[in-house]
Amino acid sequence: MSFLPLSNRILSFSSQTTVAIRTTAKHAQATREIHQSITMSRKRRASPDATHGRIGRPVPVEFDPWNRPLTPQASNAAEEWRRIRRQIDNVEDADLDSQHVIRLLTLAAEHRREYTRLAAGWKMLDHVLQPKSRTYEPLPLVQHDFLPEPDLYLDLFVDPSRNQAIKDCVSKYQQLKQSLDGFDPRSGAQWPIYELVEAERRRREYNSVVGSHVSVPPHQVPDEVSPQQLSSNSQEPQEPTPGPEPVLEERPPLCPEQEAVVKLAEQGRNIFYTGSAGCGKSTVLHEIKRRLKAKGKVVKVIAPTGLVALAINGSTTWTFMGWAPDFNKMPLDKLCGVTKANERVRKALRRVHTLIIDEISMVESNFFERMDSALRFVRKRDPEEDRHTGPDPASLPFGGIQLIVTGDFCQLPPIKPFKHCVTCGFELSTTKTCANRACRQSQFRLEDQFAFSSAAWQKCNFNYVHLKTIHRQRDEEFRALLEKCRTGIAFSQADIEILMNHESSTEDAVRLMPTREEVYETNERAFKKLPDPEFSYKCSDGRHIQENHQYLEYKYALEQNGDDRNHRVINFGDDNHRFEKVLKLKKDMSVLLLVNLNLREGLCNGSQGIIVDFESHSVGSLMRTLEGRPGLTYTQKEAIGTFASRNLNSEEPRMIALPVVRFQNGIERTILPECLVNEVGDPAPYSSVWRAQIPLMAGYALTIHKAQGMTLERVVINLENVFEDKQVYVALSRAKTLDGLKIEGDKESVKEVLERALQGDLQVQRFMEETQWIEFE
Ligand SMILES: Nc1ncnc2c1ncn2[C@@H]1O[C@H](COP(=O)(O)OP(=O)(O)OP(=O)(O)O)[C@@H](O)[C@H]1O
Repeated sequence: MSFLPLSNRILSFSSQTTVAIRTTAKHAQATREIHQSITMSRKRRASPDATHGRIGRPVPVEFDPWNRPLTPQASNAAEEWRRIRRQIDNVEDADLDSQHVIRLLTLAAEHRREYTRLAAGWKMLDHVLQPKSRTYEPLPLVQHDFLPEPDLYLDLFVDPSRNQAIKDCVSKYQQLKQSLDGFDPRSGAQWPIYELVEAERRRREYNSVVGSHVSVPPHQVPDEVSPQQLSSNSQEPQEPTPGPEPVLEERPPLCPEQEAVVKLAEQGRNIFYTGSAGCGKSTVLHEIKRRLKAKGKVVKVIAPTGLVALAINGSTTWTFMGWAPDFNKMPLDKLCGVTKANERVRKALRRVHTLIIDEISMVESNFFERMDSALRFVRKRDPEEDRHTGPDPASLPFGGIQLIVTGDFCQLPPIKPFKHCVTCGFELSTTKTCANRACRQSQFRLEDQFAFSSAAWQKCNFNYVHLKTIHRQRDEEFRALLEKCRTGIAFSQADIEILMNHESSTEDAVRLMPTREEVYETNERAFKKLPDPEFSYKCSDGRHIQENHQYLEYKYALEQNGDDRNHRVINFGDDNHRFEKVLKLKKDMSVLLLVNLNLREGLCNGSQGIIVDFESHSVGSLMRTLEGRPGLTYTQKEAIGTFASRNLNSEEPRMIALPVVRFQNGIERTILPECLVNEVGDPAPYSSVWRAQIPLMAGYALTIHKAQGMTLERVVINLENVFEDKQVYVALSRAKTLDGLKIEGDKESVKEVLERALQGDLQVQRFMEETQWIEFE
């Protein structure tokens, strides 16, 4: 790879890299343009008359995507670029004029036989080549469906006077990098400016957390550069009216018993904490993570399913261990060996201080056991790497990692447990017997499916905490019924009567259903009945994969969404993401809020409401509003900007229609787009993947699985098709009050389902009874 000066920036270019152009453009036109150029050059190559591999052959360009001549600075930059290209590639006739760098890059890529890897990522850094644009309104990152993510950005900073903020920022960043770890221009040159700033912010956070020896003088650290700064000569009149209120994800203050759990975690104890649905397990989890990270601990949060993992900004148990589903078939010793042999996984596992496992009820005991064995094996003391004394981690449960486990064994159990023998990996028969004669492990009993039945669990020496205060429900009668359902105490006839026949006000309630098909049909049917026009919002997905996380390239690939060539999304696995890929909204539609907007006002994840209107907001005012949103990173702002530009309802002026929702508590809010970022990969600094979308979903129906973790004001439950008895408790416990709950369906069959659900797990009951819970004052 070579590094070449261009204009005021350092650029990198190589036949090994994919190429992106990041500059301003009428992006859609320009994208078509480059696509066309590439297609044509491919055709030429395929033709017998073609001059194979010849460089600089002019590619017909029918229109100028920018519709205006380049500024003198741009021409200079282009000229320089051409000179460089000539130097490198001996280009004869790269006829570079105002027909642009696009063509040159296309040709360059062609010459290098790179065009199949050529990525065109169009990003607007405001104002460059667009004198008329006065506000920061990033254009969508449009990428060709046949191309991977770019790993090289070409920036044309054509007007230094107008780009002073950017230049300052870059130079500060470069100074800082130099002072940190020796200057490597690649890292600076390849990242878009926002990523630089964001990376720096993270680095600062990270350094302060891990107590790095590197101290960064504050004046060298680029402060976040506001989009307005980037368009310092913005002349768009400031709108007198403020934009809609910013969204801020909130968490409630902890109650004393919750605080006590966090304190135990801070003391480094292994903890299992549980409690009924709604006692704040997830709330505590987030707080533990936050506080331990602040102490410089490497904290990993994992969950058995992708859905939960995304919700807690963690990874799945599988990903954490570096295991694929097929690994189930491996004998234990081989599994340990394979885990250790994976350099990336090995390093990541050896680095962890604290592991938090959520939804432990869904982790099969065999899996828990195999995790323990593999972690002990991988973390075994290596005299070359470990200088500290003390017991060998291999002799400690989970290799000496502080283990914090949470969930509720009365909620959903492992999915299809005991498919394989824990020791030899042989597939178990329907009677859960291991057919491998050489294996001493013979029989598995369904009642041993939960993690607490494993030998590893017994060795963990947990501090057991049972949270008692339920925050979701306040009504005592309802709490008592739920507790019966949770612990398997039989409902009396009177209880069933209360559940089935109580007074309820569930108009506009969401329906919880066991299967996705039912949910889809219900939502579609209700949506189609609404007479008003439809507003459709395409999500904006993005990712930043660190250089050393190349294994994530494939996993989080941006792929074409359905037939829509211009919409690229990340597959978060089986539609697991909280936010829709394409959200369709209409006036009078019933919706659910998917973020904590304002807890004091009761607007939280799961709040229900009706869309009463759509308001047109200028993208400029939206972006200015985001400026005031605390904690929002540049990546998020940029993604939201991209989202807004992708979903304009008028081009000139650039406006987006935002839904106004009246929530069931009477509060009305304009709902702004939100961007959820997930940190992925190891080691730090982490890669990230994100999705920006309006944080709403159709509120007519949702699956019980998806409702897990939600608090619902009004809910109608259809229990007729439950395929897992514990879905009953999960579904019932989403409601806040009896008044907001209605159970639908044929009375006799529902009664049967309720009774069956109550049979509960004797093992769980025994475990809960026999455990010595810590009592707090
Ligand atoms: N200390 C608290 N004060 C007020 N509200 C709280 C407190 N702790 C949690 N909550 C609220 O109670 C609701 C349930 O909390 P949370 O989701 O953390 O419970 P959970 O035990 O994880 O529930 P589930 O088992 O159903 O997933 C949330 O709306 C949360 O904001």
